[in-house]
Amino acid sequence: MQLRAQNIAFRYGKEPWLFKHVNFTLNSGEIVGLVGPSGYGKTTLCRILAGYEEPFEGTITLDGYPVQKKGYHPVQLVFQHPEKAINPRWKMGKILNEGWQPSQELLEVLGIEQEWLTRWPNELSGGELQRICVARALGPNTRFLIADEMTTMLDAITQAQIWQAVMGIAKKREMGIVVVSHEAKLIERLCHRVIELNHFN
Ligand SMILES: Nc1ncnc2c1ncn2[C@@H]1O[C@H](COP(=O)(O)OP(=O)(O)OP(=O)(O)O)[C@@H](O)[C@H]1O
Repeated sequence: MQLRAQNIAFRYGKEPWLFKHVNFTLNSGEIVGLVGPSGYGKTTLCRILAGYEEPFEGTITLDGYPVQKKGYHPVQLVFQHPEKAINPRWKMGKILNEGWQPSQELLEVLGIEQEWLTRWPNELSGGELQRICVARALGPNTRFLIADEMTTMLDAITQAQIWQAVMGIAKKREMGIVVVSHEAKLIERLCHRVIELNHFN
């Protein structure tokens, strides 16, 4: 499967263009870094890829077709702040099973403990919450994962555990991943190649 961004341009309201002419292709199984200075629009581009935002120009396609607006989105986004990605009034079990029901095996690979699922979000650490958000994003129909500073807030051990789990799953399922990070070493270690987001590319 191929995820393709063609001639993408975006700006917020009447603000100047954030980026224009963004073009890239991501194949199943590929791990690609997305880098660029702060404020150049990496998060915005991630949101466009995952269908949360419409580009002003250009198209996002999967195997040549626009992504269906209804149903489970095959491009899933996990971003830096798990506490902003969840409903604080839902218990963790409901949050985890929002889009699909992760297997016990997946929970174990991601180090998710059963006991967490009966708690409220504010009763979990950032790392524990992020593990749940990652599991939630890894439904069987996820073809591409967009990891926008996914482990930036976490300690080195938690970061390594989450990435090891995600990379193992990606390999097994031939999932493509976009890794957004300011950590050059992480990008170097994980990615097959790197896309640089420049103004107007
Ligand atoms: N909802 C919004 N409305 C208006 N401007 C926004 C909005 N969201 C982001 N911006 C602006 O758009 C620009 C790009 O933001 P974005 O978060 O996409 O950049 P980024 O490259 O991911 O930055 P960082 O590396 O710091 O996370 C910034 O100048 C930001 O202030």
